Amino acid sequence: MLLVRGGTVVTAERSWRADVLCDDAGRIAQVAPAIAAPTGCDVLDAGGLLVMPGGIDPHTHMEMPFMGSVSSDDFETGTAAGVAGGTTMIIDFVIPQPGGSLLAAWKDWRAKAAKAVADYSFHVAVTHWDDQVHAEMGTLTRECGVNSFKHFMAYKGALMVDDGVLLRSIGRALELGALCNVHAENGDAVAFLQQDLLRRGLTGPDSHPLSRPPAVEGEAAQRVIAIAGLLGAPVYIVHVSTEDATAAIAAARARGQRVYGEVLAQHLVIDDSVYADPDWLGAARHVMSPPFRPKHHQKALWAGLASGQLQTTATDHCCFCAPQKLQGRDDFTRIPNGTPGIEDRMSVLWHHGVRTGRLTPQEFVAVTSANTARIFNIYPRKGAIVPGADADLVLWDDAASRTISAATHHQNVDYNVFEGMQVTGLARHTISGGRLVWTDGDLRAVRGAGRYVERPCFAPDLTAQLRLNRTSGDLPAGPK
Ligand SMILES: NC(=O)NCCC(=O)O
Ligand SMILES: [Zn+2]
Ligand SMILES: [Zn+2]
Repeated sequence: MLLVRGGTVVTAERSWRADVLCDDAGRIAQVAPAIAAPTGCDVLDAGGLLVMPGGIDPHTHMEMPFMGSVSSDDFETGTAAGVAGGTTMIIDFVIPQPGGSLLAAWKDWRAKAAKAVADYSFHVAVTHWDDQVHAEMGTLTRECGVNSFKHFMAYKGALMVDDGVLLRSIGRALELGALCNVHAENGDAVAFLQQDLLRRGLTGPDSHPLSRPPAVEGEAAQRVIAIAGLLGAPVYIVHVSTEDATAAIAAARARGQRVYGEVLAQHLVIDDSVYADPDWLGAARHVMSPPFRPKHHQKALWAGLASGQLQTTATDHCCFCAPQKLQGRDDFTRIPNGTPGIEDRMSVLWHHGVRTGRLTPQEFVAVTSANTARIFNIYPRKGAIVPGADADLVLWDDAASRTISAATHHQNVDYNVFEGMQVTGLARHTISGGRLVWTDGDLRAVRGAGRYVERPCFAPDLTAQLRLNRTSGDLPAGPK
């Protein structure tokens, strides 16, 4: 048993002075002003600290085969880096082989993730359509604890799906009570612009953002919102990076459509000037999709978070070291896309969000854990501090500062996109499943201690949407 004593509990709803007792099963047993320590119970002094739900990163790619490489953080090192930064759960992505079985891929990912030090769950990508996909979506939702499917509108010739697949998959997910996630970029436009840039001899990483201008994201966001709207389905758009996509989401929500938007910590604070770095590797290390944007987009993203139009923050943690990035030395389209971030999301959000007054501490909890838990239907097991919830907690020191650096981080990658950034607000202690896994700079992560988190279908929002579809009666029947 572990008693967290003397802290200020902060949830998405409120803050109050309370002790938190964690039981031996890894759950919260009691939350109350002055809990007497049971015999044999360890006591952790949280005086002066904020006690918040551990962060949930709903978008990571650990050891993912991608663009001829495999991302360098595996489930052990990546989740360990997460707990060092106060994140106690990830939702990673199962990517099936081209044309292959979703179920077989899910089993592969379960095996890879068995070494995780903190809890994990999976979205499963749909990258093609046939009867087997239709059937396996059913199996995954009914038997495997999967309630979300991922679609890439970009990466033509690899992961990209067309509108026909989107229609079928979003319709199928709706009838199963699952939510679809979408990477919204027009992949045909990207491929066209890439070829044009290469033909003109523009082969460097500074061409990457030119091949994916904001309109490419805005168009795809509007298109998938329209497709989901046709079906009466909710949709979750990952890594929203532009004011164009933010506006599309806000407009849809104003029309009464259930559309959710996720923002990456990286896009909130890093702009496209990184591609002007004369050092090839310096620029290539920032090649990710969507790319970093002109600064004014950041204002729209922060406003989206503060207003609730965008609900979650993530990192799309997808690490590639220098030799991997160098694969695209002569052709920017071959640079593996992705940046690290899991260890620093919470500090970056606190420093640039809460300390600046853009977000309240309650809103910080909402966008770093509670909203994700609600949208993906694991609330209040996760994202809350109530009896019965998993004892995943971060004890936050809002006065302490650190300088982010690859020299000190725990991520298995040779750079950090936030290098040199001074942040105030850090994880002093992290508790995962009732165990202290990070304390005062000491990482006590245990390989394999993380558990697979099953997520049931028919989240409250989805159920409400299905009821609305039935009662409004103005939607076409979903595709079979
Ligand atoms: N984001 C990125 O550049 N890499 C990971 C794959 C994806 O999410 O698009
Ligand atoms: Zn993506
Ligand atoms: Zn991603």
